[in-house]
Amino acid sequence: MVFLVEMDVNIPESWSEEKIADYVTREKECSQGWQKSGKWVYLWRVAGQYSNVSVLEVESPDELHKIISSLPLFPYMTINVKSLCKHPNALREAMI
Ligand SMILES: O=C(O)CC1=CCC(=O)O1
Repeated sequence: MVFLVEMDVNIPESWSEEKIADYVTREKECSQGWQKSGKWVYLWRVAGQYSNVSVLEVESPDELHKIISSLPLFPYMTINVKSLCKHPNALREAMI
């Protein structure tokens, strides 16, 4: 199953620079682990926003939730998920 996931990051204004740096470091370790597993296929920054757009290929919605909710910043993001399927007019196979 392929999912498009949009994440808008909302860091609380009360956080210190050290706390932000700690979360950002752990977020990187976590998402790169999932990327290395092959389940997190694409991770793009949305230009001009503290947001990302990702494509994940997973076995189930439960697995998608497990991955997304493992992110340290999970409680501080607004997350939108869309389930994707093949478009009948697509010229190219999905590259995943
Ligand atoms: O977009 C961000 O900075 C938040 C995030 C989600 C996964 C990741 O590596 O960073």
